[in-house]
Amino acid sequence: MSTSVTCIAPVNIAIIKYWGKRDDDLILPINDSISVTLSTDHLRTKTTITAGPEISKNVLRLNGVEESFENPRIQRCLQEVKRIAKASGKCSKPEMLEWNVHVESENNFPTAAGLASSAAGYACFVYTLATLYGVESEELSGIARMGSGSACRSLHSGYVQWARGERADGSDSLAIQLAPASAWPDMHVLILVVSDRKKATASTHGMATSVKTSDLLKHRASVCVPERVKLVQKAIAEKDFDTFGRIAMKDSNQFHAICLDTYPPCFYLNDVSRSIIRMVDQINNLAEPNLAPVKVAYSFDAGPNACLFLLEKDVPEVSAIVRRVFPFTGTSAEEYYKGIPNDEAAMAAIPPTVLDSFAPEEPNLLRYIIHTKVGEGPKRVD
Ligand SMILES: Nc1ncnc2c1ncn2[C@@H]1O[C@H](COP(=O)(O)OP(=O)(O)OP(=O)(O)O)[C@@H](O)[C@H]1O
Ligand SMILES: C[C@@](O)(CCOP(=O)(O)OP(=O)(O)O)CC(=O)O
Repeated sequence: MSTSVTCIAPVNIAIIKYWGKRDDDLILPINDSISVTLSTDHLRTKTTITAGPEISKNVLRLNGVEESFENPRIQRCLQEVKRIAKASGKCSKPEMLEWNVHVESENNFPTAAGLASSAAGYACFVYTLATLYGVESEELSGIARMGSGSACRSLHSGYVQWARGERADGSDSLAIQLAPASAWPDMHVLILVVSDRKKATASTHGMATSVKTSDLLKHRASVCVPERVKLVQKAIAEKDFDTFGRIAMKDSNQFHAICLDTYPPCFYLNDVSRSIIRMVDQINNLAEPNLAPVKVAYSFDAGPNACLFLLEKDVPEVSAIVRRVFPFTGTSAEEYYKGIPNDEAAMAAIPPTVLDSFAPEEPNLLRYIIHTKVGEGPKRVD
């Protein structure tokens, strides 16, 4: 009789980016990173794993298409979860560990487009396997890390730090929670999807070239990141949005500067991304140029899509400005505005003098917008 388990796992977006490995095989980073786990209500990977004596070979299907199970990262995660399951002796059906598995995984957001699909994907794969085999272990974050570095952070809810670690075997390179999602409940996130196409340079390849060729990357890892990590930890503990947002933007900018400092360079931002950066800058300077606290902050992973962080009180104003700068002329508003519904009344109350100071771009530059919040870690859903 086969056994099946279905789980979901979240996306996480780094505030302090991971970019560069000190060990490519174990996936050990050259610097610490800090991320925010997003709600699975809106973005999630869902994975069903079935183990059975009748399954003749291991199969992995991603978004309905069969992928190679020979992928060393997938193999590694499977072996490691099985190893812990055997060692713990807690698997309710030990014979299951000898059976093949059928993995069916689906992302409800763009895959390989710079929205952390590998993070949610590998976190979900490892968590679902662990649930299937009855494993509960601190080591799961280290196993997810061997699937994709950023995946170790998706095993936790809220605000998460992945420690670089010192040991050569990677045993201290794990993710820990800094604060639960509930610690800062008014933190909201708007994802402006500029492109849902697969990016030209995969993160794994881009960061390997950066490690080989970028001098700026060395300075970032040794000087900038250690300082920023302390500041962001404090900003999260004190709910200091100004510092949180300012560092998020500076770190995103520095990551993309390293991409340009890489030879040959990798380009992840496009003209629309840069218009978003200008819009955010204008919003933050509306009240008192260069003096007002940050109201909204952007962060871009390895792709053109923007993740905007803002507090609940500013959502109507920022959403109205986004709507003004990036007009949408399509018919299906449900396909365009996803996630938490817009508060239309509050948006209508934004003074026209504020909106008029923003120049509209040409219509339909954004594919769609997802309004979400900080959220919980993986969970079983079947
Ligand atoms: N649900 C999933 N299950 C297993 N593997 C997945 C899943 N989703 C994505 N992946 C793997 O992750 C790869 C994409 O990773 P990549 O780092 O290139 O993009 P990304 O994670 O979307 O962007 P970024 O990490 O820069 O935010 C896919 O090609 C696939 O191999
Ligand atoms: C820009 C990033 O999103 C890069 C993520 O890289 P991956 O975790 O996808 O890379 P691999 O470890 O090679 O799988 C920054 C971040 O999430 O910290």
